[in-house]
Amino acid sequence: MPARLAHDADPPSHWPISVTYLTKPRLSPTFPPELVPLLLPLIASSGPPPKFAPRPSTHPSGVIIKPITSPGHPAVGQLGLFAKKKIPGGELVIPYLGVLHASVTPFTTTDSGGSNPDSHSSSDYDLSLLRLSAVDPRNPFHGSHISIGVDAAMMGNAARFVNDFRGVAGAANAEFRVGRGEGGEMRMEVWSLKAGIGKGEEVLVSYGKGWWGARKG
Ligand SMILES: C[S@@+](CC[C@H](N)C(=O)[O-])C[C@H]1O[C@@H](n2cnc3c(N)ncnc32)[C@H](O)[C@@H]1O
Repeated sequence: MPARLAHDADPPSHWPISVTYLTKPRLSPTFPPELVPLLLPLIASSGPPPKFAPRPSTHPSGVIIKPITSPGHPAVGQLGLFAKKKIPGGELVIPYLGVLHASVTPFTTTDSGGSNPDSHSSSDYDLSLLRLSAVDPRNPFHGSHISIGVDAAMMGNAARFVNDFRGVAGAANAEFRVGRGEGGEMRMEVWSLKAGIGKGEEVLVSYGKGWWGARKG
């Protein structure tokens, strides 16, 4: 019998059996402790050191995970995220939860700064959260590039089912934005765009041309 996954809570319907359901972001076991303060709000130097203590966010009532059955949809047979009721423009639709991971890449004079040996770089569920150059004063690893991402491939919430608009609709109705959870931690979020999202419509973002360019055969 397969081992039960350590879900944070009961997953919403259509949740895949092999993915752990999260209500809070998790730090990868290899996340360097020196980088944790970068995820937290700045505090007065006299105050206690900030802690990574995200608060749970439950599945929003306004969205539902659904199998894509329309034969014309480029992700037919997969899952998508849909609005259960009209979502006005400029609203937080859902936080994007996953595993927070970091890569620290030594900068050399022959390095353009673009290399990323991170094992998450091939994940289709990985979003970049923060990048710091080797000379950024906030960078505790001077001489190395820092890249922090959130990967929902193995663990996440319903935001991992947001598809790209290409081939589905004329434009995106939502976007990824950097925000903060109630515990103050930096996180990625899905926000509705100005026109809002109609009842029953699929929540669609743009993954960006770079995302698709990196996946062309
Ligand atoms: C973050 S996942 C989105 C959720 C995915 N549909 C699922 O069921 O897990 C990204 C993957 O969804 C699919 N996808 C999303 N938008 C697409 C689009 N516009 N055209 C084709 N495939 C798409 C691709 O397989 C892509 O690798």
